[in-house]
Amino acid sequence: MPEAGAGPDATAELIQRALSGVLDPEIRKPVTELDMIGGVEVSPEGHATVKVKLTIVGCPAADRIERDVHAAAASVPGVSAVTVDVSVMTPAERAALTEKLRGGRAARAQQFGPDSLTRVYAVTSGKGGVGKSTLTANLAVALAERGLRVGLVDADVHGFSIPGLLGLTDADGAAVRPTRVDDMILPPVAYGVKVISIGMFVDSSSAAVAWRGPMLHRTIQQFLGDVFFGDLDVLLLDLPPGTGDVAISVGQLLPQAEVLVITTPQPAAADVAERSGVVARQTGQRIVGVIENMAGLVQPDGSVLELFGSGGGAEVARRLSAGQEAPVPLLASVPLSVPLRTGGDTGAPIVVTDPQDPAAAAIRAVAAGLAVRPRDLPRRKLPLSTR
Ligand SMILES: Nc1ncnc2c1ncn2[C@@H]1O[C@H](COP(=O)(O)OP(=O)(O)OP(=O)(O)O)[C@@H](O)[C@H]1O
Repeated sequence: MPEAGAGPDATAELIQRALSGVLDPEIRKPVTELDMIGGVEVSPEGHATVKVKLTIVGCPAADRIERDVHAAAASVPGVSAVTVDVSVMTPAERAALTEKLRGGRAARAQQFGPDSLTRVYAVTSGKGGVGKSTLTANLAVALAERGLRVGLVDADVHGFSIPGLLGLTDADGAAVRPTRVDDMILPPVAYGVKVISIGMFVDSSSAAVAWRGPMLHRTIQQFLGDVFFGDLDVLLLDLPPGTGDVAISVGQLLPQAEVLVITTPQPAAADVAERSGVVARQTGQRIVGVIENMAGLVQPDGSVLELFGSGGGAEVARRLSAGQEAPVPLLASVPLSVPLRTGGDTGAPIVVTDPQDPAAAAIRAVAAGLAVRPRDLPRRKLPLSTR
């Protein structure tokens, strides 16, 4: 029964207020702000009926939204029973929602233009297999753990491993499919990170993507235009290794992106790693630092096994610093780590599951440094007039 003094209208208002704490798990905004609540009615006996309008038929988040709405309404004092009446938005309602989410931005327009306040980091490496994707995934999660709003674009066309690293796969190992609301793509969320990957658009996890440059360029463009990231503090891009078409497209589409170069301690890898940094610079991007991965592993007897030698990270940083005003720093040396590898295999990033592991600690330290970097304003045009 409603509390003494709280009539059905007052109870309905309290329910509305409680519903503002229910987030759409994909869009990450309150359902009340997304116009997903079609109405709340409360009978004199305290039976609440909440009308919920989902964005699309078969919305994968439907069960969760229904459950959360039910729980929020039931938590209001005076509510004796709850019915959640689920329907789907009309095309006009959906169009109004996508327009609202774009916040005035034209359909398909780039979200991370030069005036965007999002810091963009493109993660690159000279050669494959140096742990670029593993580090990128863990770095993204570590940044999200610090309370930042983080997006991650897996643009590694030949080795799209980010969905697997973050557990965004089905029982067969295939990447989950993002929800589409008209021409807007909602990125799946893992560990607080909004993720989009080329792997989410191919038929199987083993599919080979043999696309030429223009197709890759359009795909990156679509990721930056059609995927609803909302306001982000940080966007990370996992680039394919080397200096190919994707790196050039990202350089053109996101000239304000800063670049993180991943290399191993192997001195012989320094040349190729340096080249990937130099290409980024040619497209106007700044190199924020080098991360050395697969550094020495401490053995039970205290000795260090340097499987891949040592010094490669410092060498790449030294070479990339040559002729620059500000030296390029070596941001971290991430040791070889069995938990880092197994966490990647099982889709459970060690920055969450095993934060004390030395590799996790090194990655978290990089995240701590990146999280507090002031935004670079010089590249952005300030609306100043001298007249
Ligand atoms: N520090 C580390 N210790 C142990 N294993 C690691 C470490 N870093 C990465 N690995 C493992 O090395 C392999 C390659 O890593 P990953 O796929 O992240 O590399 P990559 O540079 O992104 O490769 P590519 O770009 O060619 O797809 C994976 O099996 C990963 O688990």
